[in-house]
Amino acid sequence: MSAKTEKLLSLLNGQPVVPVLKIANVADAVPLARALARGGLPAIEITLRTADALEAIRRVAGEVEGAIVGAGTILDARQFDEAAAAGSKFIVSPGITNELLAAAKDSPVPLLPGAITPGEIMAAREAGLRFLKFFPAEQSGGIASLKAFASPLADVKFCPTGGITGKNAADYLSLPNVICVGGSWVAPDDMVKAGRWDEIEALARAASQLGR
Ligand SMILES: O=C(O)C(=O)C[C@H](O)[C@H](O)COP(=O)(O)O
Repeated sequence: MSAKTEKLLSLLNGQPVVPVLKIANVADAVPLARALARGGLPAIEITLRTADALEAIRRVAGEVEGAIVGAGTILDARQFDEAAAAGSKFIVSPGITNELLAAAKDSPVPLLPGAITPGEIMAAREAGLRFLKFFPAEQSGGIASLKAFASPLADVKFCPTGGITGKNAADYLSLPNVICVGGSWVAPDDMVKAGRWDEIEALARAASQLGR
């Protein structure tokens, strides 16, 4: 396992669920990250799908003690560099490209790229990666696919993301080649919009116990 993969795993520190967040209003970022951390999910992924995402990452990195903020939906090298400069501790992408792999190689910030086919997984392996996002998980064969990878691609571990909820997360987490899952269910848009931080903390607390 490469030093950067080890760094990423130590950042996640056994956390079974990584919240995937879409921050529509930058003022929500800090209270949301605090609620998730209080609930036992300090490692979070803020997706670059909103205009305020980089500022949200900056604020969480600067203001929320104990939070481990990563950036998600990173599509190219420019976004990789911007997200790293904003204070992201790790970078998540939906897929894998040569440009992203090159950006990651030049950076101390670890990359968790998405892969779905054996060929993509093998390309990531050739680049030295042994821990990948399996995206979109439910839509791409889910648990059955991951079980099928376990033997031929035995040294690769996954963070399935996409369609994971409190109902199916424990089944994914029971697979030997799954380290954690990603999902948006712990921070529903309506709860974030209404500032229902206590309810989000409770969702996080339940998620933090999954697979244990
Ligand atoms: O943008 C990315 O990089 C993503 O990872 C997409 C996420 O996987 C989904 O937004 C989370 O999926 P759900 O939990 O099904 O809502």
